[in-house]
Amino acid sequence: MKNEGTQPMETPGNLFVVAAPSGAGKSSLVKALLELDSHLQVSVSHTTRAPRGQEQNGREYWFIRPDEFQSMIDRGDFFEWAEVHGNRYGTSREGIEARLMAGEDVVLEIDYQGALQIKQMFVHAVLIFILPPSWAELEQRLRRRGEDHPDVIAQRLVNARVEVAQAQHFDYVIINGLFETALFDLKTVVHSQRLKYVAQRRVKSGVFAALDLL
Ligand SMILES: Nc1ncnc2c1ncn2[C@@H]1O[C@H](COP(=O)(O)OP(=O)(O)OP(=O)(O)O)[C@@H](O)[C@H]1O
Ligand SMILES: Nc1nc2c(ncn2[C@@H]2O[C@H](COP(=O)(O)O)[C@@H](O)[C@H]2O)c(=O)[nH]1
Repeated sequence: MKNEGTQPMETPGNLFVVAAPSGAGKSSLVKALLELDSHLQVSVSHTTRAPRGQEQNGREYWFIRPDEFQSMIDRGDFFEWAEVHGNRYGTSREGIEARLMAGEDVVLEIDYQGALQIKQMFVHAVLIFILPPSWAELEQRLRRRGEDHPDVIAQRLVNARVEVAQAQHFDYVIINGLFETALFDLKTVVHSQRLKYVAQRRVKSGVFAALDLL
């Protein structure tokens, strides 16, 4: 599932990758972050999963057939893709490449397999893992959301054990207990990365040396 032939890239825009077990609250947090941060854009993934609830094609996902997804893989259209909970999901090049090159910041909401693939291609990508406060709360959130069949929820809870074990490979881990606290933490990570990036660019351009400050 690795995207062969892609060299590590350094882009003017920042790339944030948010992963979590299903139901931990990653989509809710990213949605709230986007409302607060007009410099950040989300990439809409492609999936073979059927729409659920109020989901709309082109908003939450591009919903496509398995054969269409396979054609996109064959054409090399994806930066990364993975099979998750029995369906395929992928981040298209079209979705992010141009925006990052234009200096825009992009956030991806993807699973840990995709996140680790992205880190190999974009060495400066910031990987953020969202944890629920407990297993019981994770199950409650999936049930309260009320959009998945009980069998699907059971499957996702089993997979969550595997996913949570991958948090160690991420740059940041945020516990989504109290929503506002987790959102603050997420904003802080994004803000810190921007400051770091600006500082690095200034050091590279020699501006600090020119000011005789360092
Ligand atoms: N901090 C929180 N406290 C209580 N409920 C929350 C919190 N964060 C999110 N939720 C609720 O938990 C449910 C799952 O959240 P969400 O859909 O954002 O999860 P997700 O990680 O994106 O899941 P998936 O990967 O399946 O899309 C939603 O009903 C959401 O409103
Ligand atoms: N590797 C990728 N994973 C993705 C992508 N888009 C979403 N996802 C992840 O899939 C699961 C299930 O999502 P759901 O919407 O069916 O609940 C979740 O972990 C998503 O983050 C993608 O493009 N690539």
